Amino acid sequence: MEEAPIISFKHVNKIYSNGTVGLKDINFEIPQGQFLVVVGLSGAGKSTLLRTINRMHEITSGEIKIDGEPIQTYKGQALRLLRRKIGMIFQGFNLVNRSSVERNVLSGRVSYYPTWKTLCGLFTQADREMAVRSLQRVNLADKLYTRADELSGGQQQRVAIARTLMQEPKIILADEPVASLDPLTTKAVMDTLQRLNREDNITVIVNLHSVPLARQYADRIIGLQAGQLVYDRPISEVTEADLNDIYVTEAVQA
Ligand SMILES: Nc1ncnc2c1ncn2[C@@H]1O[C@H](COP(=O)(O)OP(=O)(O)OP(=O)(O)O)[C@@H](O)[C@H]1O
Repeated sequence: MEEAPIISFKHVNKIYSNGTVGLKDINFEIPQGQFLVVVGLSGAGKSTLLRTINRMHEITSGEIKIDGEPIQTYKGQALRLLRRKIGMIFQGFNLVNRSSVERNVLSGRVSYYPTWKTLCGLFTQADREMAVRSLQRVNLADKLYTRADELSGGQQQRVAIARTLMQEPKIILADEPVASLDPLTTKAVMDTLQRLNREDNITVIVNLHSVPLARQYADRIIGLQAGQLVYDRPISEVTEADLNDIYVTEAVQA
């Protein structure tokens, strides 16, 4: 069952310093526990949208609320707490390649520690056990001591997800998480995100280029076109033709 919105956008605009419009008057709400997929062609504003949610990008005007609170004025500790609650998964995994899987996963816990302790690698036994449990959740417990760059792309992305779990996030943002993966590993990564969404009620927002994947995993699909929200439907109402429209119209305009 859907609950109160965990994220809301009201009249959100983002104009980059060079004048490029990233987002244009975006309005929508996301209930806690939803699996939302954002589709749209390259340059439509998907990454921009995701990055405004954890303040990696600042908006130009409008209001974004997380858990009912406007986030734009957050500084210092409040911003750190916001970012702790929001995990982020990137297309390129962003692991430290020469470090072990364990160290990479433990680094997801840094926002719970003073910097000097993390620099010295002073993680507690409880956090080491948590790292093992996180790796179990992504079916990689046997890779604890393996170097990150010895894993396949799909395994590296699952390590990145395990690292995110160390934050105990309420929200996971995934920006093209499977763009560089083959179909089999794509399934493993998407299934993992779906399991965490269903079992832990984590709100998941994923940018995808693939329409079939969007249809397979989403509870709801929103479509962006030139920074505008042009489509917003629950999966039960999404048709192939709608999605083709989002892509074809834009391709013709481009
Ligand atoms: N740092 C930046 N400075 C200026 N313009 C930017 C910047 N980042 C993105 N843009 C522009 O903002 C628009 C939206 O880009 P964004 O990366 O959000 O799109 P996207 O839908 O995620 O595309 P892709 O699928 O290629 O990642 C594009 O026109 C892009 O060129």
